[in-house]
Amino acid sequence: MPENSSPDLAPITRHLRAMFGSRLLIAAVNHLAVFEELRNGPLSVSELRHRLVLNERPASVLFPALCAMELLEYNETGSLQLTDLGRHLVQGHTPNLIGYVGLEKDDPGAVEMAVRLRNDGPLDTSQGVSFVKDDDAPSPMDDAELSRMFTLGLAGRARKLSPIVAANLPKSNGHLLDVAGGTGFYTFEWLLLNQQATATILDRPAVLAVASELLDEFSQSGRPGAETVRERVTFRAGDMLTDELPNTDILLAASLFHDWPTETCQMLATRFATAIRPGGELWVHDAFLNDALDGPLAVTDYSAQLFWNTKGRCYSRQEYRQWFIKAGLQPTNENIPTQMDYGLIRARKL
Ligand SMILES: C[S@@+](CC[C@H](N)C(=O)[O-])C[C@H]1O[C@@H](n2cnc3c(N)ncnc32)[C@H](O)[C@@H]1O
Repeated sequence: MPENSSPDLAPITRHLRAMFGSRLLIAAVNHLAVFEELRNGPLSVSELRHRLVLNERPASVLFPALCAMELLEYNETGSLQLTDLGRHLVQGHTPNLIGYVGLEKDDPGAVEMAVRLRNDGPLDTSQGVSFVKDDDAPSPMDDAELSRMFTLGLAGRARKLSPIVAANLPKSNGHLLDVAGGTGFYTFEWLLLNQQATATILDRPAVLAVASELLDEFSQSGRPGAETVRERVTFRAGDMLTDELPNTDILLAASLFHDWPTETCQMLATRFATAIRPGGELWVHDAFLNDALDGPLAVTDYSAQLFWNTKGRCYSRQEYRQWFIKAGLQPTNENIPTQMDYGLIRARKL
């Protein structure tokens, strides 16, 4: 069966990511007492953040998740309030499930989630953060063994999603810049569909060594045109946060923004806009929160996973579109679902 017609693997990733959502729930009920703060009525997001002493990132992970779980909701003025379900997590409400949820309160994952919510990340980041290379600490993506482990860990997801993404990207004889391209599969598949086109995969050198091995395998797959892909790919070792980016017609940012905090996302959008030629396009493949920041559950669970593992979280399409507009790009309203709860959005450079 061709890979495009094989099943969406979302049930697997949803069950995986649900673990992080469960940790948020237990931390909210038994460690942060979120529901007690709301027992007397709605609070604005900033007031609730203030009372819980939460930074913007953990609040933007936790509150949408509790909305997606149908425990909180936004009222007509945009404040957060308890739902009928959520009231069953308040002391004094009979019956309530605080004690029942609390049977899991010492679970190490839940305890650590509470720590990370309060601290906006793990207490010790001296060994770096997965998938992140910046100036704060040595990056696991620059360590031969760790970067191989992380990159190969993403290979199955990329093999599955890349033919779908490639089929939705523009047909072109021009150039694709795959920033933070990881395994390279998104580029390889796109070059197969665009036999005159060229591409650059930009990532850390240790990651590109793995991508090059995967390209050897891809080139020898016997698929029509696969043998020409290597001569049309440039591997560019660099730092997307600081190095000049090559000019391009199409720039792909796949599972990239979600590793970074909001300010870095804005900075990256601006850098990407500079690299794109007039008439070119920025494409983002990622999982998006609802613009109302209240779900969907699969993505709030994923956001919790990213909060745990990286410096980022999931963002809404509206958040992305605001970065694009500030970067001088013109976003479109399209939303192209792919699989595993991901989708594509794009912005044009006029
Ligand atoms: C979550 S992975 C996504 C890989 C690929 N786009 C995909 O969807 O499978 C993030 C990638 O960003 C790369 N990365 C992190 N910081 C970087 C930096 N400062 N410059 C270039 N690449 C970076 C990592 O090495 C990693 O390959």
